[in-house]
Amino acid sequence: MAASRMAELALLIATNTANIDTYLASKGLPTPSFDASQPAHLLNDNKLAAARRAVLEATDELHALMLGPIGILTSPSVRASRLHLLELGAKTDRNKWRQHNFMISLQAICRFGLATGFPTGKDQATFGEIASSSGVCESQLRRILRHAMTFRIFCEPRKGVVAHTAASKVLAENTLMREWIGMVSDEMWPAASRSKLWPDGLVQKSQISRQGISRSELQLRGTKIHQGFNIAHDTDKTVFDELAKHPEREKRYAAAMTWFSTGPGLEPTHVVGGFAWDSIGKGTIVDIGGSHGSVSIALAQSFPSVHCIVQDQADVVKVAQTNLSLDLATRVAFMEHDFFTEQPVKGADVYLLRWILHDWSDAYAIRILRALIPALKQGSKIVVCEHILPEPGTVSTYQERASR
Ligand SMILES: C[S@@+](CC[C@H](N)C(=O)[O-])C[C@H]1O[C@@H](n2cnc3c(N)ncnc32)[C@H](O)[C@@H]1O
Repeated sequence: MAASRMAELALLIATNTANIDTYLASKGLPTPSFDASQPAHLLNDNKLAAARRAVLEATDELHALMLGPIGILTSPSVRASRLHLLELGAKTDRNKWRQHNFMISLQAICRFGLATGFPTGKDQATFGEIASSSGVCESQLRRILRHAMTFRIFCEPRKGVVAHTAASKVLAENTLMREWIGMVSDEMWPAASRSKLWPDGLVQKSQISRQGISRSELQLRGTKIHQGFNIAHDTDKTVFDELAKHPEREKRYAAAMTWFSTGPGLEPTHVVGGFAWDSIGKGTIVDIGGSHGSVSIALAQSFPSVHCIVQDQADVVKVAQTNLSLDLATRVAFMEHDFFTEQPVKGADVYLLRWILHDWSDAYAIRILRALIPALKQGSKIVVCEHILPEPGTVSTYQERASR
């Protein structure tokens, strides 16, 4: 039986790593490590260039194979890893860092519907065909898609002809996933790129130049709110207030959350199994900031006696209500409520906060919790569902990176 691509790659990595090892040992040089004593240019020897490139390329491909199509589309580490490949071929420092643009092609694919831009019924299309169906100029489209192809999103089986890879096919077929990528690339990526470390509370003038904050940014964040999001999206509102002003963006955010909840370890089943919900009998659960209700729906399906009230912003609950199946309509209700104001549902058995507090700094989190106090009866529970950061060094760096 012919070796699989995975096995070929593993062999390439093993062979070339051994060659590098032998060469370094023969020169009396140290083996690569992350130690501060490691010489910065240890592997820059021309004699190592071919083996080093082979290892980097093979590990990149194997890594992408292990991620699978969804991992390729969602893993920032895949993109970051490209930096190293470029460094190898870099002639100037400028070349080295051109991977700052890694999200551009993915953003364009979602924004212009390129993954769904093939003529109906065809699984291949020319750049020109996709350009005319998406309304993007052909030369830009070609550049964008060829950039995406370097991440194994689309391929070019013949010059000028575009076909799906597993990753682009997922994008074409999964609407919620497209909403997630669109939301990440349009909302979160620009915000992340503008994030800075701010001193606690208000920025002191003396710290402005040290932190490289421009005058216009300073004017913008002349308010209490000064997150990357405010600068990137030119607003002094919080993320959710800003989204509420733009129903399409708010709807996309909610759809993205629904997709996110399908990821391994993030499914509502963990909430279902993580608390003794049957102990409340016919009681009431208030799902605060419950978005389109994926958690409440899972709870109502698993515990036929409980009643759930999903609270969220006005437009979010409006959309969610219309999508609720009839069989759950008597036990899952949606309610507009701003969680910074007093909780209107008094005496519920559980007030659930899944992935709410993590969006807010402590001062806001305290306000959200305080707003519950007037509603609590003896024995009411507040269930908080959040990712707990591992202690440094207790899990692999790879795992820890995602958490941090
Ligand atoms: C990270 S999402 C979590 C959604 C849901 N709990 C889940 O686990 O999938 C945060 C939610 O809080 C909602 N939200 C933000 N500000 C709010 C406010 N002031 N009052 C009520 N809901 C709010 C958002 O609309 C969004 O649905």
